[in-house]
Amino acid sequence: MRYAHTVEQVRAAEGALLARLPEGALMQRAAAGLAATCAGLLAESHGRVYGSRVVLLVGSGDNGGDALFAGARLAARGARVCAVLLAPEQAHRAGLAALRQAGGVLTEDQRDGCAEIARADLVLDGIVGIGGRGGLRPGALPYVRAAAEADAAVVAVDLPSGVDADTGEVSGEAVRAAVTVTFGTHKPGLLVDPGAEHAGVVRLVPIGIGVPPPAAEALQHADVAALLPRPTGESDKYRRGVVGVAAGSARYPGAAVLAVSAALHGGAGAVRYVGAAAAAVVAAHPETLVSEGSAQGLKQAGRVQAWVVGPGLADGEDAVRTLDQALDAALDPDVPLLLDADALRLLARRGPAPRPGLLLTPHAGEAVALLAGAGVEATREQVEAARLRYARQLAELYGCTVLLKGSTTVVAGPDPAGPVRVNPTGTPWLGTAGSGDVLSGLAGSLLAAGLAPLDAGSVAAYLHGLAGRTASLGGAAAGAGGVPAGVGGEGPISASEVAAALPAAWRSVTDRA
Ligand SMILES: NC(=O)C1=CN([C@@H]2O[C@H](COP(=O)(O)OP(=O)(O)OC[C@H]3O[C@@H](n4cnc5c(N)ncnc54)[C@H](OP(=O)(O)O)[C@@H]3O)[C@@H](O)[C@H]2O)[C@@H](O)CC1
Ligand SMILES: [K+]
Repeated sequence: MRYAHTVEQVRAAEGALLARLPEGALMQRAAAGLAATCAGLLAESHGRVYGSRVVLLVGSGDNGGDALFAGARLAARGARVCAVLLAPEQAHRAGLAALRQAGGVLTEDQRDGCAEIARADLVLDGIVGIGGRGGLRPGALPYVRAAAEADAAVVAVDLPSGVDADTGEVSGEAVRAAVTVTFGTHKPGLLVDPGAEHAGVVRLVPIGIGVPPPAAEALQHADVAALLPRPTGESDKYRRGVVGVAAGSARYPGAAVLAVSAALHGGAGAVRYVGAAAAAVVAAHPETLVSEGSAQGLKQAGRVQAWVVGPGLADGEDAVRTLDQALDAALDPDVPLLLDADALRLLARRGPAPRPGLLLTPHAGEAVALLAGAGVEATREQVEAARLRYARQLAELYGCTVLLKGSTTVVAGPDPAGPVRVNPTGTPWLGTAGSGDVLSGLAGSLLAAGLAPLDAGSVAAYLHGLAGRTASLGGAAAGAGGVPAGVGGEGPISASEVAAALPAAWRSVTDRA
């Protein structure tokens, strides 16, 4: 698991350690790790550290101090290091002295600074770290833009300047890094878009701080493998879990086919289907149980260990009746219930209806409707820009687990003190019609197999992201979690291909565990 902590948590942990250590010791640990990463990158790009050109963007706090001490270490190995001081009067004194002593040079002239950046092999962003408030200030913009245009690899110190450490929000422009070297623990803003996209590959340098329970966490392969259900010799279909899918309509039969397809690949023992697209579902997946009397509703469908309600239901009378049955105690309240797509828009009209085992899986547009249903106004853009905040708020308002789909999918449980799960897998190619139906079928299957809503949602998002990458790479096995999406070799995919790639994604996780 990757754990992330808020600035407040990091400050508290740092304070306890600082009292016990000699002055500057933590910064030296941070700078040593930072310099080692930079040296590795220079060796890859330039062949060696000696003679390479390094520019340090140095702000007014300790983030700039880290950059200066790391720069001094690189200068001592023969790199030509130039520090660009954004706030010369406040720049870290000891760091400046160390850099000068190692042969580095300083400038505060904007034109010189930009010219140095244009010919650099590496740029270190030490403008601002966890002490940053608001977006980048105007004085930093010319340098940040020059770095974006240069060939140099940009390494962010602790986090890319301009990204909010706690939320990943970016107001205005922010540094775009190839690599972020972060200290002590991950920050939530490094795991969730838009911050994650600015951070590039994130490397953690342990500096010995002890941290409390995390504010956010991201599953890795081993965590997912441990959570995935495994049938035993004793398992029959009921022990493995039967998932009920109430989805599709005469207008949208495909949503039902996709949700059932993913549910069949999600580890449950069987899938029961209820709805108006039975013929299409059975034609595509003859193993689906379409029970007699299904037209009368969910209760008559037979024994089910979790329900998925919503994809392609449309908003007619049937859809309203189906949601009413799902929520109004027609179902055993102990049976987990996943609501997606049309069911979410209908739920938004009713407002919060807390129920045990409830998992909502909105995208940003559906989240806006749900927020409005609980009396909170927000735009789609606001939700996209502050995913952690809105996922938490929805979970609290609706008293349930909320999986907010999007560029970074996040899953928040109803306990505001619990960590939010942030999904590290995926590809922008997953933003395709029907992709959400696959995710909800898969998550429903995992609920039926006995996973708690937070686990079912986050494991489903993880596998769905891996399957999306596998499909977009043309079937080649996708990399491990944490690899940034959108790298070369990927191409367009359909939701059917994502569903078909789920078994390969599953195996890639369990094979490596
Ligand atoms: N935690 C740890 O254990 C360790 C932490 N370490 C390092 O320390 C870093 C935190 O250092 P920090 O506290 O000095 O804050 P930092 O991020 O440098 O910025 C604060 C300064 O910036 C200014 N400023 C504010 N907003 C701004 C903006 N938008 N744009 C521009 N400037 C802005 C603000 O001044 P202001 O102008 O507002 O008066 C203030 O002076 C941390 O990220 C890590 O790198 C490691 O060395 C070792 C272990
Ligand atoms: K930074």
